[in-house]
Amino acid sequence: MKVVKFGGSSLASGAQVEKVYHIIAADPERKIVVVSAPGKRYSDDIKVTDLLIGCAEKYLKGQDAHQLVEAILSRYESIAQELHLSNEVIRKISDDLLTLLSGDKSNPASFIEAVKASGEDNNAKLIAAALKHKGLDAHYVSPKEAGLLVSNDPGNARVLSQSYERLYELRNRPGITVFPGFFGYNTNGDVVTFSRSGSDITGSILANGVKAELYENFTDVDAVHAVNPNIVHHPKEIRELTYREMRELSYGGFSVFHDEALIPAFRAGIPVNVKNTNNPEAPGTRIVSARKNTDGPVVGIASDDKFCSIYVGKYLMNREIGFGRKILLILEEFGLSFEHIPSGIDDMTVIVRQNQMEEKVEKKIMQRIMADLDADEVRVEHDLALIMLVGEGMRQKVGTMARASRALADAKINIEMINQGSSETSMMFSVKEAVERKAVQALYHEFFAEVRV
Ligand SMILES: Nc1ncnc2c1ncn2[C@@H]1O[C@H](COP(=O)(O)OP(=O)(O)O)[C@@H](O)[C@H]1O
Ligand SMILES: N[C@@H](CC(=O)OP(=O)(O)O)C(=O)O
Repeated sequence: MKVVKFGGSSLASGAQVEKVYHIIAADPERKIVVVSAPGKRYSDDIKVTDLLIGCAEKYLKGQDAHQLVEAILSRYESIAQELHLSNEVIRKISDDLLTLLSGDKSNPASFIEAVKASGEDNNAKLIAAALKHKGLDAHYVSPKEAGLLVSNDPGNARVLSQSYERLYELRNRPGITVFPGFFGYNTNGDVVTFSRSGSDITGSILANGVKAELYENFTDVDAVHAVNPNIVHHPKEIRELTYREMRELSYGGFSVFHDEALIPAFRAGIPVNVKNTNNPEAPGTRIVSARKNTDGPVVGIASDDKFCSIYVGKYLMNREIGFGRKILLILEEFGLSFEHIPSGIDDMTVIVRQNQMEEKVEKKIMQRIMADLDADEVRVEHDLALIMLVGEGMRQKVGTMARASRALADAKINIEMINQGSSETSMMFSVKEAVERKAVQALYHEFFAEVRV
């Protein structure tokens, strides 16, 4: 049995859904189908999920949202029309959405969650109807009915382990199960969503739950590339990656596969195959437990922006017991999570995501660190990008760091900070956002090929 997930780009129009049908029909093992909400049809199109969020916010403020409602419904309508489906399914989607929008708003966060998740929920109903119309024995199944229980963290849910036993029962369902991605239910029975792009996570959870032989993740590129194709044209395609490599690359900015989505598949030892809906014959990228390393030290280069660093310097910091704990405690009090903490003998730098640091918060944190730790210097550096070089091969290969820093130096790029985890599967460079692209291109050139930009 295979679990297949189709992303928003694979379900953005009737023509795309037609391709999805052919992919499912081509392999009887593709029994569980996880779907996202309709995504972008062209680069400046708006995803249904974003329309829904905008719509929910307007409703909460009591503003007129009829244009957004029409835009959302027209996305489903045009898919249904292209596929010659009956009006009944669209009427049902329309009724459900309008009932939801006019429903209880006493808890605004729960309201937004339910509206957001309706994008996938309604699409699963639509896709099930489309597959049925084309002759497949397809059925919509709700995450509630299937027992997908999650923690109560809106927009950041985690699966609860007791879900897995219930999800195993999906194996026994007849025909093809069409399951909405992106959300589950808390133990009170309310909708809670995963983080954005979280349908990948649902697919991985179901693959674990039903003990699938394979989790196929269909998207709009032939493979995971060694670098974001929006930064380097036609970069090398990666045929095989380990879970650890993919996890680091996803975290580092490879938006093609969600960084939280590997854990459930990894725990059950289920291989993941990233494939292209528009070219299903292409082999795609396989993500597995171990691979023979024939590719050199670096398998991929990821980058992400909008970070800032909090630098704290104090002479003889290394002798002071509890120094690091006190800094982290201050961040915890302000509700900040941190990403990395590179340190020297007299200084420590904490890297955080910039969206957590409003100006006022930043000022207060700096004052607190100065006062509580009697620091010599506290400095915040904004607009940083983090670049991750990833590859299990690095462990055996001497000189990778030297090659990377030489490549950046030759491109006249100043490295703000370097960090290498003890796993030696990745190394991280921080540079100013303004030179992020140039830095990634220089590194790609060094480790892979001539850059064609
Ligand atoms: N290293 C990479 N390899 C392939 N695609 C990447 C990479 N980094 C970023 N991407 C982007 O990820 C996109 C696919 O992810 P996404 O838009 O979330 O797909 P879906 O709609 O299928 O969920 C690609 O179109 C590509 O622009
Ligand atoms: N629709 C949700 C969940 C998702 O996974 O979407 P996509 O497959 O289009 O990345 C989002 O936009 O976040």
